Amino acid sequence: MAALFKARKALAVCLAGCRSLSQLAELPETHQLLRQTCRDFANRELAPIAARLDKEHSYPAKQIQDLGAMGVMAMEVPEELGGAGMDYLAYSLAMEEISRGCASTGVVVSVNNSLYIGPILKNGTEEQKTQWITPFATGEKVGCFALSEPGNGSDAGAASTVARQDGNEWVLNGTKAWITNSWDASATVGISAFLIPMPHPGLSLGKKEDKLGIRASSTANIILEDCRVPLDNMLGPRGAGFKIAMQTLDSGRIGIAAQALGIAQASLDCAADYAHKRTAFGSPIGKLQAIQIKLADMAVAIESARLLTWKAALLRDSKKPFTKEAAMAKLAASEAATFCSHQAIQILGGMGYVSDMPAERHYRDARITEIYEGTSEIQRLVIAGQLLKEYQS
Ligand SMILES: Cc1cc2nc3c(=O)[nH]c(=O)nc-3n(C[C@H](O)[C@H](O)[C@H](O)COP(=O)(O)OP(=O)(O)OC[C@H]3O[C@@H](n4cnc5c(N)ncnc54)[C@H](O)[C@@H]3O)c2cc1C
Repeated sequence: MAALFKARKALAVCLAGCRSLSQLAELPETHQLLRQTCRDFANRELAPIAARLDKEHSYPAKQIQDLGAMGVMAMEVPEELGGAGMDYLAYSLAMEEISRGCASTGVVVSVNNSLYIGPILKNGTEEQKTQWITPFATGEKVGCFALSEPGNGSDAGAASTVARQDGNEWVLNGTKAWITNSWDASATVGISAFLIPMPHPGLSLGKKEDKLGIRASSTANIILEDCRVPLDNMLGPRGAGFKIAMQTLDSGRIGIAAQALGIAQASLDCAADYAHKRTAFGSPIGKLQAIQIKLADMAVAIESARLLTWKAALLRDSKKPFTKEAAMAKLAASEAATFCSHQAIQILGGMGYVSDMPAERHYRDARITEIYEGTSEIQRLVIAGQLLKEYQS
């Protein structure tokens, strides 16, 4: 644990400069240090247990607390509120490295940082920030974000959950679907937007979904039946919930892009290593051009998606518009993840198809990145919408 605190102190030095897109070519030293620290942690603490967590559907409680001690559970939160006080580029780097070791741990980190803490940091009062962020910066508690419903996912504006004011309380009724972290969470943000502690009277959880991938993170319905919260638990002004949710997703998509990059990179790591070791027709398969072409295409897909992801993060850090770039990053990185994990299985042959090797888990984990926080179809709509606006002016 002492080493983790030391690492956190070193990481806190992070942050000077790096506002210019020219720095996409080479990360500042501070960010390189952060990246290496997270890579070492993922190699040492996550990669060796990722298969077991996946198989047992078990939440990585200790590893999340260790990441909290490193500042990774609240990357953008100022130090006085208990966070690491870093920028979004730093967050993207950490997310990629963590997800390279374990994509389930990656999504827990991402939901806590971007979807739960993000909107509170941006829209919360000082009291709300102290109450709802600080205890969630350590990794002891994690939050979730409840937007989707059984009847609507992509069409988030069609939500049917209702809030009624009764004296000095809000009374909430409705069902939120697919909520990541729900079984492990201590609070949730949900539109209009409301802050609800968990557990809480009137709030219950549906069954844990039995998922294709990211199986160590929990996903379930959150059912609200006359769930009462004080008026002070509304985040932002009345009626602003949808806007807050859409802004939250813009930022969240950068985190999911980074998660997808981690999965894609892990697939390439696995495939390239195997290509050296596996012999066919008298030499390593890495000498075959058919294999080399696959590896080259994987590397190009990853590197281009990574540059898009860093660009979106840098634009956000520079307080410039980044909606289009975040959607581009998420689209490119998630498609890179599904492409690379597919190719990795092909390079491994039969060994790619069994759980002795991580390739099949990467393939399963990659798939969700094209679905949550906006499907690939929705990312294309967002990109085209922004693009057409640019041509109008
Ligand atoms: C494991 C997991 C974790 C999740 N975590 C969370 C969470 O923490 N919080 C949360 O709020 N939600 C979460 N979700 C929900 C997720 O964001 C939605 O599943 C996603 O937005 C898609 O919504 P849907 O499933 O209702 O699909 P639908 O919206 O019904 O879409 C079905 C298909 O139609 C396509 N489609 C829909 N509208 C259009 C359109 N206008 N143009 C073109 N194609 C369209 C979609 O792209 C998709 O291919 C999670 C989902 C999963 C599976």
